[in-house]
Amino acid sequence: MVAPQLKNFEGILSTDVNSDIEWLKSITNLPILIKGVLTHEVARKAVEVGFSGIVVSNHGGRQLDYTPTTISVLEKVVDAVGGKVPVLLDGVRRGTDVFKALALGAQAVLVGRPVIYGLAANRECGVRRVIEMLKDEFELTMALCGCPGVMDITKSHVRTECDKLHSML
Ligand SMILES: Cc1cc2nc3c(=O)[nH]c(=O)nc-3n(C[C@H](O)[C@H](O)[C@H](O)COP(=O)(O)O)c2cc1C
Repeated sequence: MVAPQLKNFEGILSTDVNSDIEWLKSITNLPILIKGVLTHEVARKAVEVGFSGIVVSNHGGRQLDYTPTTISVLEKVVDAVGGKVPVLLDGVRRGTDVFKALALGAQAVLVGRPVIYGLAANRECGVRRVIEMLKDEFELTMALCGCPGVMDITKSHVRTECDKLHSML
């Protein structure tokens, strides 16, 4: 797939990503991560220009309907990054989602709305409960998949669309 060209941003966004990231690095010692990555082309470019990490995200699908789900593009992004920088994934709802993300090569996941829902439902206790639920579900998934530690979670524990297609050939 070819990365889309943003015609409507021509002349507004800087065309020199390298100088933008250099400027950002000059004003902070913090690692600079890029969020909203959904294609392997963008991921590869992000590594090339010096981002310290990649967040695979469609911003919760709140901007544009029919953007791909984060989990569906994760494997390709991870392959493109080739372990050069950490890849994080957002949009998780369950412990099984966390397991799948790690199996497909994410280093960590980010949790947005679930903790907000917990906060709205029962303030601090609600947030704690949401995090506990995710942790419990994740640990149960690990146990049922025979993984004593996080490092034992591998791609062989999940079946992707690509695997399904290969098995039909
Ligand atoms: C109320 C709200 C405000 C958000 N504001 C931003 C924002 O300013 N910048 C951004 O990159 N993402 C923003 N997001 C997207 C989240 O960072 C996250 O990518 C998205 O919600 C998916 O994660 P979730 O499904 O766990 O919520 C916002 C999400 C919500 C719900």
